[in-house]
Amino acid sequence: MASSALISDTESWKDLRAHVEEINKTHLRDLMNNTNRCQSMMVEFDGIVIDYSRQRATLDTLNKLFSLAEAARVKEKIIRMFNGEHINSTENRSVLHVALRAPRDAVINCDGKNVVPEVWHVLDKIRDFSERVRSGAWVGATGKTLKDVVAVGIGGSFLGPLFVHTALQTEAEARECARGRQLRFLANVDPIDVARNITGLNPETTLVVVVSKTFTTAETMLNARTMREWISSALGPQAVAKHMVAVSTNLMLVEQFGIDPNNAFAFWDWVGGRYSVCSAVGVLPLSLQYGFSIVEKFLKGASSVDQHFLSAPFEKNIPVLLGLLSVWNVSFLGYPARAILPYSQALEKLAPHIQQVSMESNGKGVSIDGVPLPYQTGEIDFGEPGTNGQHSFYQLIHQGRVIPCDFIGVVKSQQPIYLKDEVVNNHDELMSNFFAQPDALAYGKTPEQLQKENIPEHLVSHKTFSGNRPSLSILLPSLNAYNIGQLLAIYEHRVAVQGFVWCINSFDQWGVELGKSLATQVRKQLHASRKKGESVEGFNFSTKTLITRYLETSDDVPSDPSTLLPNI
Ligand SMILES: O=P(O)(O)OC[C@H]1O[C@](O)(CO)[C@@H](O)[C@@H]1O
Repeated sequence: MASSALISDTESWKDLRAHVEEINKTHLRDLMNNTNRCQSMMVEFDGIVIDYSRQRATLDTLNKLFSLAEAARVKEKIIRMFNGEHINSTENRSVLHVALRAPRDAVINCDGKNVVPEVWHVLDKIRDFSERVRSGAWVGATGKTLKDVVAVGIGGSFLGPLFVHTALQTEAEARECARGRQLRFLANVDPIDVARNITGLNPETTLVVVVSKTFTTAETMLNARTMREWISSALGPQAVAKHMVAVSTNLMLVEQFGIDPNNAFAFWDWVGGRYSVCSAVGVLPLSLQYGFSIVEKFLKGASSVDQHFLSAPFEKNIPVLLGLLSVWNVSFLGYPARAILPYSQALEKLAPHIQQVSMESNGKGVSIDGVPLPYQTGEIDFGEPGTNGQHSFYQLIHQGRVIPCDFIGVVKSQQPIYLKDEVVNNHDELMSNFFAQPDALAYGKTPEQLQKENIPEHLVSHKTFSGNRPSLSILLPSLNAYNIGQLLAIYEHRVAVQGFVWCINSFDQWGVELGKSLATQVRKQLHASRKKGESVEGFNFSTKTLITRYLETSDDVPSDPSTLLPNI
């Protein structure tokens, strides 16, 4: 395919379009009867089992998707990514989050230089710093050990670390290593988030980690200034040096903010914000909480999937298979959404993290060459842990709209409970639902089955389940740091594969800029109105009316604002 041609003009794309008609003739319950097909649709790697037999696809569909991948030059794009080429062309950057978890002796070049030594230089610095904080060798301004950490950051500087932290919290080894310590995340500029995060914390024993790739994000910088005020009003301005550190690519701004550059942990512009959890963005706060050796296992799990993604043939390549099937669901079967349904409470922050990874990456309107696309890209991701979701939105998934689902189950629970009088243990109860839901969606229940059960005629249509609803099942052996790293990398690379097929740039995010710049205009207006009494000008009728109402009815700014920090 020539670089300017659209993927939707290729024979492979047209072939898949035509193939939909054939698939529409078959119900999933019939496809599930073909054992050979189902056997071929199970793939295993490094302890993880993926079963995609409940996708509305045949082996023929898969072959056609492989042809599409060839037409979109997916293999070549994967290699270009690992080779450090500037595949993020609109920002002229490499996309090398895989280098963040590469072994110490690996060689990954970016602009003619092996970046792995500098990655490990920062990792070693994190190991050293986190050990000093955890052991009490590094103490706060009043000589006390820093046992609590508040990580200030938003978007990619928040969601990935929050996901991993939430997943590790109840894992036995990690939990032991975190004993007596707390890790909190301050993301929202909403003062309520500040209040909630500092409640119960003592500035004397708190370390604030400001995490921002750019060190310019308005919300993060205001929260960082608020936390600086919290520290210095309690302990004096000199305490900032002991109580605040930073993670950023912009060390000059870190220094201007007043954080000693020696206490800054670098990363690089070849790490996208939403792909940064394996950089100091995640590794520093997580190492402070759990110790570096736990986090190193997480990096190893991600690295294992990176190697698989780079080298496994497409027929066995988990991120490639999942990415292609997502394209099939979105672009050909016309399902715009995807539900991420982990049957593990520890994975409750997986969906919010993948929302950003997927939707900020693939929600684009033009091709990588800037050509408006005649097809939709990206998908609407949402999710909740099972079984909670079953009692919330599953009604719609079973009898309303068709939403392809990712079911994620774990063989060994982090916290098994066995009650002596129960028939099954708690984890078996959870997993019974994990195994049942995909079949309920695939098979459904016919009016004939209901009639055999003597369901009253007037209820038959209400109790009918059409079935034929696609899902895939991901079974992890357990949920330790290593497996969490594997899961993260599977989703990251799957998103990349989708973007490679759709021929978009999955690594920029221009769509977040317009709202930010309009907020700057409003911010200036609020300032001018409050300080100089200027009337609201330069907005449309609606916005002007709402801002005026806000200014007229909100509380006055107090004369000594800093005394109003939430009181702990
Ligand atoms: O780490 P930073 O530079 O503060 O950016 C935070 C987030 O803001 C965005 O740029 C846009 O929301 C994300 O891509 C990024 O993860």
